[in-house]
Amino acid sequence: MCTATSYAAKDHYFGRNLDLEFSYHESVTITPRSFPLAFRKVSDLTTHHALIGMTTVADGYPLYYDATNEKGLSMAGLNFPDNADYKPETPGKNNITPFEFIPWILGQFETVSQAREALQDMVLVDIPFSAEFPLSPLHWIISDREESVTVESVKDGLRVYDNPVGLLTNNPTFDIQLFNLNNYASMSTAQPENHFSKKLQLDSYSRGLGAVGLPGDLSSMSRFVKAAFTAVNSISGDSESEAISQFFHILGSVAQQRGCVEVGDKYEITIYSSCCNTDKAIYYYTTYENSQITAVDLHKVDLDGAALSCYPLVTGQQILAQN
Ligand SMILES: C[C@H](CCC(=O)NCCS(=O)(=O)O)[C@H]1CC[C@H]2[C@@H]3[C@H](O)C[C@@H]4C[C@H](O)CC[C@]4(C)[C@H]3C[C@H](O)[C@]12C
Repeated sequence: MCTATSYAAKDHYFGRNLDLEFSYHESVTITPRSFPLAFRKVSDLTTHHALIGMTTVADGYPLYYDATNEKGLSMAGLNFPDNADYKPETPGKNNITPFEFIPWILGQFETVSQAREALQDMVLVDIPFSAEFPLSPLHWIISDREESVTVESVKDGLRVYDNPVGLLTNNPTFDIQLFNLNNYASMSTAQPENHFSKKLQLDSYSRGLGAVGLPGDLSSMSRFVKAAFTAVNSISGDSESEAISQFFHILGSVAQQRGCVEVGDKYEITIYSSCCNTDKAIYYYTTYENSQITAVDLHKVDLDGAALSCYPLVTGQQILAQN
């Protein structure tokens, strides 16, 4: 399970939880403007916007999980098992493989509206990266400060949904996730009034009673509701410290603790949580065992260069001894 979200404070932030039972040895990777981005069925991008995000690098190619470009456009891929349906090559269309989708969009576009237009002529094709890295069943969120969309390639074609919550989890399809929020219209951050019955005296014996009934389990529909409630009601100050702290708390509301979600003989955990300041292109992350926030700044490398810069995740706990 995974959760991705977009959050606007003074700056705009975008990030995700990567929930899985194993790691692909991720690194934060910067792709500079002149790194040749090769595509299987469309023209290569020899120069493009610079990107920063989480990857596995295979055969020198950055396989992005989530990323932001130097213009602030961001994107993340999340599991979408049994629903993702990639197509055979279609003549006359831009045929993009799922592993190329993030660099193809972020390499060229600055806004969700430009990306939305490009999606009209694009097909997600069923070409795997390699035998070692087969096709992943994914759907995607694309965000800028103003708006987000969800992209799903399903049996009957490519669906692009406006995403007014700026949030994505996993199954079912996005239209159902959004519809399901209707069931939670009565959730509130305020203390409840007694609508149960005029004949009974009911007391507000605890804070937080306005959201009794908000799901707390780790299923993807429940995480969508819980994270939506937390994100849309979030308040933070203008400073970077306040905003990124709030962002990690939103993701923390749906994080996975080892032992709670069984997958065969393993357990799914939140391998990393990321938060990119999309205005400054600083990618912050924590890992399951490293609660200290680590930062990688896009603008600290030569963006006109041609070589990837990879930063393997700092995974061990960093403890500040106070005495
Ligand atoms: C599994 C990851 C998503 C996590 C998630 O949503 N888990 C929920 C599981 S479930 O619904 O509850 O079953 C996805 C996100 C990005 C994916 C990776 C990226 O797409 C980059 C490459 C793409 C290659 O085709 C496959 C390996 C891979 C390295 C992918 C492996 C895997 O599918 C990743 C890591």
